[in-house]
Amino acid sequence: MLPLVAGVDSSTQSCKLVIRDADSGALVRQGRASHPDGTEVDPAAWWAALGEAVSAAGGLADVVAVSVAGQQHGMVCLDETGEVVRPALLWNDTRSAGAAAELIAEAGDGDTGRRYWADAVGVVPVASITITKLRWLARNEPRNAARVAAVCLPHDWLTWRLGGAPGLAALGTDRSDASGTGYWASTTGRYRGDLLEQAFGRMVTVPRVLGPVEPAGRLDPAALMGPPDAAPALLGPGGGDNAAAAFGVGAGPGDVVVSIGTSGTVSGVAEQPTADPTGIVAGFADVTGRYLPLVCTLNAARVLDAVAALLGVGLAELADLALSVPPGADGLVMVPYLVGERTPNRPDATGAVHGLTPRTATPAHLARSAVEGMLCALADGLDALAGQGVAVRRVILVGGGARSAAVRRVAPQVFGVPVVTPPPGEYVADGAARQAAWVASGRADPPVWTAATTRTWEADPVPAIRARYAQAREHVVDRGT
Ligand SMILES: Nc1ncnc2c1ncn2[C@@H]1O[C@H](COP(=O)(O)OP(=O)(O)O)[C@@H](O)[C@H]1O
Ligand SMILES: O=C(CO)[C@@H](O)[C@H](O)COP(=O)(O)O
Repeated sequence: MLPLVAGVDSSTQSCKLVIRDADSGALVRQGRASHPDGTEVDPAAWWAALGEAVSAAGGLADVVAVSVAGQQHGMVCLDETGEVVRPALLWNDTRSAGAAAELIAEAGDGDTGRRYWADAVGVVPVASITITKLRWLARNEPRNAARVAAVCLPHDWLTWRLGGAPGLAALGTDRSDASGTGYWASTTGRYRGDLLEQAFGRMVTVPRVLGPVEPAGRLDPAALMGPPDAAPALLGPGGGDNAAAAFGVGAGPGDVVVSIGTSGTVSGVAEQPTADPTGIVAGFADVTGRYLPLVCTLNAARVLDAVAALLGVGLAELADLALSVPPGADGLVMVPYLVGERTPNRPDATGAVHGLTPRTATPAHLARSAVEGMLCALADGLDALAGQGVAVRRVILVGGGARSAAVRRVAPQVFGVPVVTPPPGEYVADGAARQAAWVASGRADPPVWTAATTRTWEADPVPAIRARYAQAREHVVDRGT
């Protein structure tokens, strides 16, 4: 029998699992299950969804290794017995925006504070970053805070559960996810316990940071439907979802991966760490021992979901409508800050539509403005990444939103570089599966899997789209209380 490996993507909206041939990477089976909505979620729901996805994929009895990738930054607090203290605050929960501002101010006024954090841990705190959530918990829920014995991230917790939850000392994570906490420095490969203590008031247990091919343990047959007689599969270190996607699509020099999921992300693999004091580019690590400078927006695929719902159409029809009007939507511009924004740091902002005239007041213009506005926010991220020295020769487009025909056609007009789409698939889960195969192989280099046939989308850049967006994005109002 061929050796099989499993990769998991426990993302914001769902859990996806792929089982692939360890040597060729051929897809053998897959499964998925939904996650609940909301920006705070009981991790038990992720565990239940993983169980459902595993069942749908026919179980894990025949796999030799499993790796879990997941949404970054979510704060999973555990008490001394390993029980979850409160629902996890997710990366897109903005309640800790004030805590982020406090932490920056404590490090120095304005630019000094931001520079301090960028140099210390590669990121300037915003509400998404785990350390700000710890500060929020300490200030707002002292009883829960007092119970916290350990803090970890979604992928760490799921991997630990797959290993049978063998005590807090067994918690593990990897460089890519550790680099999104705000208390681990990718430059030194060490925790900054002093920063965690400053934010939370005391030190707690944090997961051991595993190397790129260092096993996190073995699958506990009792944990999840593995038959007790099967040789227990190895557990890979896993990773943050964006780092897993970059590994899954095999991004190389000059490739920038743009993911359009719940979040919009723009990232590229780099040989050296970055430290951007503006906070726009997060200096994350990747899953191979290198780095993954990344820009993240809070408003991506769900902008299209919201506008499709508003217009009472499906996503395919929304794409048709968007493509039925010219680039620039005759001047209609959407600033897509529906849930507040992280890049730029406007946690309380709302969305806006500018340029309404009798001509542009049509469903098609609104559809086009949603696609263009969402992509313009990502194009700003592309510029910021280039500003950090990342080469941008082409964009590899992934995530649920990459399935939209309108997104594919408009993206090269807005980004100004060719856009490549692999066939629709689960590239985060694939990256996790490739890591699992690497861990199982015991080799120095990752397996080279057969590359999927890609399609390239090219179009003349339309700079006017971004110019008008740049004018519009300054004009939004904050949420009312
Ligand atoms: N054809 C499509 N057009 C536009 N959006 C799509 C399409 N198919 C899926 N999506 C969107 O993709 C999103 C889910 O993408 P995914 O990358 O799985 O998100 P996440 O990783 O954040 O859970 C949903 O908001 C869904 O509506
Ligand atoms: O916060 C970030 C990256 O910094 C997000 O990219 C999350 O990692 C969630 O990803 P999706 O579930 O939207 O793919």
